[in-house]
Formats: sequence, C-alpha cells, structure tokens
Amino acid sequence: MATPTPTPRSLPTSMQIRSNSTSHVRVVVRVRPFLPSELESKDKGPVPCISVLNADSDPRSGEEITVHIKDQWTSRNECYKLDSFFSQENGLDSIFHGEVSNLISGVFKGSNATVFAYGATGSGKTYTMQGTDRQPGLIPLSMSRILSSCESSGSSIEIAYYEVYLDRCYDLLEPKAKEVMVLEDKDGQVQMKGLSRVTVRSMPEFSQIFASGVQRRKIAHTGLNDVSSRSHGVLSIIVSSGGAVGKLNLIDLAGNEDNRRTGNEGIRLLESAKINQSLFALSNVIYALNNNEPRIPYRESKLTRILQDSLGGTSRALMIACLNPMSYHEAVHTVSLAARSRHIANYVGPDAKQETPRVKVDMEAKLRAWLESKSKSKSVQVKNGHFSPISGRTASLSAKKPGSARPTSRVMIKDHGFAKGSGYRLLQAADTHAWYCFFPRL
Ligand SMILES: Nc1ncnc2c1ncn2[C@@H]1O[C@H](COP(=O)(O)OP(=O)(O)OP(=O)(O)O)[C@@H](O)[C@H]1O
Repeated sequence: MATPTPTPRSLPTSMQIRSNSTSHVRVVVRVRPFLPSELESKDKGPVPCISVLNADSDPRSGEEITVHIKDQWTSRNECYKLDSFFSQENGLDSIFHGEVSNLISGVFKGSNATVFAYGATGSGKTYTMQGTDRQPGLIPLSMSRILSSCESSGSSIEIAYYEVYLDRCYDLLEPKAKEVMVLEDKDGQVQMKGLSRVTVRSMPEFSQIFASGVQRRKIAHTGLNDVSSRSHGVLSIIVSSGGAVGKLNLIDLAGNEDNRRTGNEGIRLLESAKINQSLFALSNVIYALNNNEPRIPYRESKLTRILQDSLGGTSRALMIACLNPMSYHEAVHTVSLAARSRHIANYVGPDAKQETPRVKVDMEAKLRAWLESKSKSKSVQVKNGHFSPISGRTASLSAKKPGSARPTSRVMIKDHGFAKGSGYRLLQAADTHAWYCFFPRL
C-alpha cells in the first residue's frame, strides 16, 4: 500500500492569505481503507489516489493541510486546502478525539453542533458515523462520551432520529417511520411537528433504539454500493444541563452520485437527483456562512431548512469529506465541493497544466466531430457568446462570466482556454464535469 509522495509546491499568494481565515464549518478529509475486493483486483496492490502534502503538521496547530489527488492513469493531479486529513491508517477514534469531542463540551453549555459525513456513494460515510462492533463510529463514540458526562453533571439526554428522503422527513423512531411536517412558528423558528424524542440513560438502551431506527432507513442496492443509503439520516442528541439545552446533530448524508456511472433509472434516478440537489444546497449554505454572506440560503432544501438552528450563529459544524481511495473523479468532485464550502480556491500545479493537453486534444476531436455532424448546433445563449453542450446535455448554467473561478449559486465553471486552432473555448462545469464550448461573440 505505497503512498505516493508528491513534491510540495508553493501556493499562490491569494491562497496563502486565505489560509489564515477561520471557517465557521471545519472541513476535514477521511480516506477509507481499500476493500477486500479492491485489493484483489490489482496485481501489485492498489495505490491510493489521495495523499496529503504537509503530512507532518500537527493537527492541533490549526494549520491547514493540502490534499493532493492524482489520477494514476492520466497523471492529472489537483491540490486543495482543507482543515485536517485522516488517512487509511487512522481509526475512527482519532477523528472522534481530534475533531468531535471538542464540540461536545459546547453542547453541555447550550450550543448546537453538527457533524456531517459527506461524499460519494460507497466512500464510507455510514461506516464513519455508525462503525462496527469492533470499530465504533462517531455516533456510538459521541453517545458514550455524552452519557458519561451526564453521569457526572446530572444532565439528561433525549434523542430524535429521522431521515430526509425525496425532500420529506420521516421519523425513524416510529414503527412505521411516519412523515413529519416541517413548519415555521411565528418567530420564524423551524419546528418538526410530531417528531418523537426518546430519553436515553445507558449505552445498551441507546444501541437498541438506534438499531431499530437504522432498520427503518431507506437503503437500496445500486450499481456502486450494495447497501446504499437513499436518504440523509439525522440523529439529534439533545442535552439538558442545568437550564441550558444544547443539541448535537450527527448526520450520515446520502452519497452524491454520478448517474453516468450508477446506471440508475426510475425511482433510483429521482432519489439521486434529489440527493445531489440537497447536497449542493448544503454546500451553498456552508459557503455563505464561511464567507460571511449577508443572506444564507437555508430555504433551498428541506435539509438546510431543518438544520437552520444548528448551522451558523454560535453553532459549530464539522464536515467530514469521505473519500474512496480508488476513485480520482469522485475524490476531485467531493473535495472540490468541500473546499468550495471553505472558499479555498482550487489550485492546479504547473506540472498538471503540462499534462492536460492530452485530454484537451481528445476533447477537440470530439468537438470537431460534433460540430461537423451538426449544420445547426443547438446552443444555449449566454451574455457575450454562446454555450454549446458537447454531449447534447442541457445542464442549466447560470454562468455570468465564463472563466470565473467564483462559483455562482448554481454551477462553477472551469475555463480550459481556447481549443488549439479554433475560435472556441473549452469550459467544464465543475459539479457535473460536463464539457461545453464557448463561442465568443464577434
Ligand atoms: N474504515 C473502514 N474500514 C473498513 N471498511 C470500510 C471502512 N469504511 C468503509 N468501509 C466499507 O466500505 C463500503 C462502503 O461504505 P459505506 O456503506 O459506509 O459507504 P457510504 O458512503 O455510506 O455509501 P452510500 O452513500 O451509498 O450509503 C462498506 O462495505 C463498508 O463496510
């Protein structure tokens, strides 16, 4: 299991300046170990596509780390700055002690906190949150810590457990997982009408209640994971301590999916569209919080509306970007969205730039073939030119300025410059990786 040791590169000044900024939401990376099936599939053993450049830095120092993602087939590589990195060798207890346990003390003082496991399907989100009997995940570890603190402080705990599926909420502590209405009271506070709360006094009691809730959660077999979560699962631990009430939300998000790879159809496709939409809405909220924007778009999805009282203000949050060490494209997608949430720009190193033309030449050939086969191309008009979707896809773009690294509320566009010997530029939508050509208006 050799880990590549890329040479650290100096970062652009803008990034160095930003590296001192504080994030409202901490974003860390966790790379899951190889699965037995992945170890069998390679003669020499697989090589992880993700590594960290400043591996020696002390996680407690608050210094940012640089995640390096390299595609072993094309040698494309990208670097992103995030808050911390947990490798394949790090157990779940190191994430708990390094990142989660310090959120718990605030909950006893009446603050809210949220931990999300975010990432592509099959990247280990459910494992990170739930773990196994041998390696407990962040949910049992947090519960155990909270219970022992309650014993010494005389505080009490209640839990609520629900899922957000197709933008609707279901109570997982109810035998038939009944739907819960999300309403706003006269003060503008979001209330979940009828959501059950159960008092918990011991770990065995919690394990039993939680296990029945997990059984009710919607999972399905997909092309990429045999037991894929189709909903966002939210466990809320409510701590009442001497008049103060604090809440810890532990969230196993459904995985973002590239439907070109899943082969999803029908209801699976609809689920996937809703999942991707709500994850993008979540990333928009985190982006707005971390950049002190005046308006936080909580209303863009049910998930963000529900979490309104736990994201922003005095609440603290941790996003764990879970990565599959075998998948370059998924890792880039997950980490770029996570990094975007922190307002840390993507930095592609100089050697990566030299290697990309091979990909561009392929795209040029595709473009030429496509253009020649169409006497009249369908194009989407934008200010200063036309967008033409290369593969006929009509993703909705709200790009105001092609080439701008600043994400719009819907899509971030990466500019790959003018295609050689032609009058058009190659652009790529960062969230879908779909390619477009842009014809400047003369
Ligand atoms: N740290 C780990 N050690 C061993 N196996 C792991 C680890 N993390 C994940 N796995 C395994 O990887 C597979 C995928 O993990 P998991 O189901 O948690 O993914 P997921 O991201 O929750 O997927 P989905 O979004 O589709 O629900 C499972 O077989 C799980 O047991």
